[in-house]
Amino acid sequence: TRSTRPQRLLKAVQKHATRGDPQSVISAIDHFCRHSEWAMNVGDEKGSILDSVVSELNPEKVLELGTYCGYSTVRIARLLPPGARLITLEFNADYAAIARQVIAWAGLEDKVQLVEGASEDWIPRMKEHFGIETFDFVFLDHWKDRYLPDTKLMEDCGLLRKGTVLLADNVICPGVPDYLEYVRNGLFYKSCYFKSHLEYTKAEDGLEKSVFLG
Ligand SMILES: Cc1ncnc2c1ncn2[C@@H]1O[C@H](/C=C/CNC(=O)c2cc(-c3ccc(F)cc3)cc(O)c2O)C[C@H]1O
Ligand SMILES: [Mg+2]
Repeated sequence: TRSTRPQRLLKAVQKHATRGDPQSVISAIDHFCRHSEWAMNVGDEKGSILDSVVSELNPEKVLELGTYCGYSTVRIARLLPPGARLITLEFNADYAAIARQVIAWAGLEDKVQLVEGASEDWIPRMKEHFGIETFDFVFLDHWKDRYLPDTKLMEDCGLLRKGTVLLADNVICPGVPDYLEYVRNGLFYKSCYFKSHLEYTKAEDGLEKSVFLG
C-alpha cells in the first residue's frame, strides 16, 4: 500500500540529513515540506521565533503537546542545556513511531521522552510518573480545541509556576480564539503575539507567548 506523508518525510530525513546533526534534520524536513509535500510542522520562520524564546529561557523542564513528526521536538531539544528534559505527548501511534526515528536521527533521544497517549490523560500524571514539579516551558501545537482545556488542566495540576512560559502555535491559522481570549484577557497571564506566516506559505499565522503570573 501507498506510504504515508510522515513515512515519506522520514525517508527524506534519512536520505538528506546527517545522523547526529539536528540542524541537518531540520533543514531536510523544511526542504521536503517546501518543495515536495506540505506538512504541519511549525516550520522555519515560526521555528526561528521558537528558537529565540527557548534560547532566552534556557528551560530545564519542557513539555510539548502534539509531537507529530518530531520537527519542533528536534528544534527545542537541540537548544536545551545538558541535563534538561523535554517530554512530548503524541496519541497517534503512527506519528509517534515516525517521530521517535526523527528524534533518534538527530541524536537527541537522551534529552527527549516521547509519551504515546492523550494530553488529558498524561498531564495529571506528570508529577507521580515523571517526577516533574513544574514546567519552565510548554509548546502547544496539538488539536486546537485542546489548547484551552489543557492549559486549565496544567494550572489545576500545579504544573505551572510564576514565570512559566506557554508558546502556542497557529493562533491565527487554523486559530485558537477561546485560548487567545483566555491568555490575553484573563488575569493569570502576560501575553504577546509574534506575527509570522503559516509554515511554508504566505498566509498569516503567529505564535502567542504567555507568561504565567502564578
Ligand atoms: C489531545 C492530544 N494528545 C496528544 N496528541 C495529540 C492530541 N491532539 C492532537 N495530538 C497530536 O498532535 C498532532 C496534531 C496537530 C494538530 N495541528 C494542526 O491541526 C495544524 C494545522 C495546520 C493547518 C493550517 C492550515 C491548513 F489549511 C491546514 C492545516 C497548521 C498547523 O501548524 C497545525 O499544527 C498530531 C496529533 O496526533
Ligand atoms: Mg502547528
